Amino acid sequence: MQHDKDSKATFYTCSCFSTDNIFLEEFKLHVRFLSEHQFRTDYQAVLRNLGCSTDTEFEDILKKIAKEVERRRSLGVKSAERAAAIKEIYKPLHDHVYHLQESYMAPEFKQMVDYCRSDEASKEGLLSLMQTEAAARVFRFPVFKKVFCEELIEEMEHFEQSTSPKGRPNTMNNYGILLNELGFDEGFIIPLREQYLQPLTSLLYHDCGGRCLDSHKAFMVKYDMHEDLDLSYHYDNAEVTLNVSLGKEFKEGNLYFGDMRQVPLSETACVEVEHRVTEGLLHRGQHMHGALPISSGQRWNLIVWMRASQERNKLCPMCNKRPTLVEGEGFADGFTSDTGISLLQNVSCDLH
Ligand SMILES: O=C(O)CCC(=O)C(=O)O
Ligand SMILES: [Fe+2]
Repeated sequence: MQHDKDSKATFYTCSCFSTDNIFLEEFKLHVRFLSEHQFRTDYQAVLRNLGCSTDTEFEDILKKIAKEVERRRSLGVKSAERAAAIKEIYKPLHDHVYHLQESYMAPEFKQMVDYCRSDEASKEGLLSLMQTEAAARVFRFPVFKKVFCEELIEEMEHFEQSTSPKGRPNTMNNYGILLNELGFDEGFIIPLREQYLQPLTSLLYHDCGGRCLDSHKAFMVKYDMHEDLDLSYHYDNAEVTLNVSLGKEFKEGNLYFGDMRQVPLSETACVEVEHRVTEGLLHRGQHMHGALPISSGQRWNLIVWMRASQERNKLCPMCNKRPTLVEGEGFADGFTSDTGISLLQNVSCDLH
């Protein structure tokens, strides 16, 4: 079932959100934390091999995990509070960038979308209009005009410099910006997803939810010589991802793609994919990827993780199990309860 914004479907997260995929930055390791006992059994030896040699260092890791779990538990409420504060105090620099217009789009993108909306549209026809299949089922094409990319970055910089509270997209991006908190969903990201991206994804990714995308998480990522330089190898909590390079000037910082998350690393060969300003890369969310370090300048990208509840309700990509639903704010993590999945409220997790 597809939910449009008028039907106000309720979206959920999976209970694994407070236990799984906790990223330990200094060890580049994603861990699961159910209890201290389980964590010691599963990771003490692994962490020792990675250089965590003293009890104090191990205790520090436990403290970081406790902090991250607490952050995740209060995330929905804190995010809603920030959105309300931003609405109240933030004065945008460019009001118009919050409202999607066709004049912002590259002509090639509009042409592809028009083709996909037509009765004779086929995947082969669409592929012949696209510039490149940059890696397996990774497609690259112009999305926005340069001037729009510049204005969007200016808006983000203006927001960064404001006193408004800022929510970061995830533990891997320390300098990104969550776009729903700034009010981009209704006027920009929802129409972009529903009217422009879904016609493309329906043809390109019909086997992984591309026909029934019904929610998203959209954010900006930013890399700078004095901040984050790169992004570790990962997959997205999404069925299909759009990643648009907005600028500014930078050197290197290409993306690399491996295989789908189910394929062992030992059997994976990575392909480097160039990403040019104004262009988007469309890929399956669970196609493993990362961003190489920039060597100069500043790199900003718009990331839209698009979700299809019909797909994810069957299997949560983060824990690989049938999801156990926990109520969340807004689009939460894109699960819905239409398949009668059990609801778990007030999930508790043994931290000490
Ligand atoms: O920096 C990039 O281009 C990749 C960002 C990304 O993969 C993500 O945020 O999920
Ligand atoms: Fe990603």
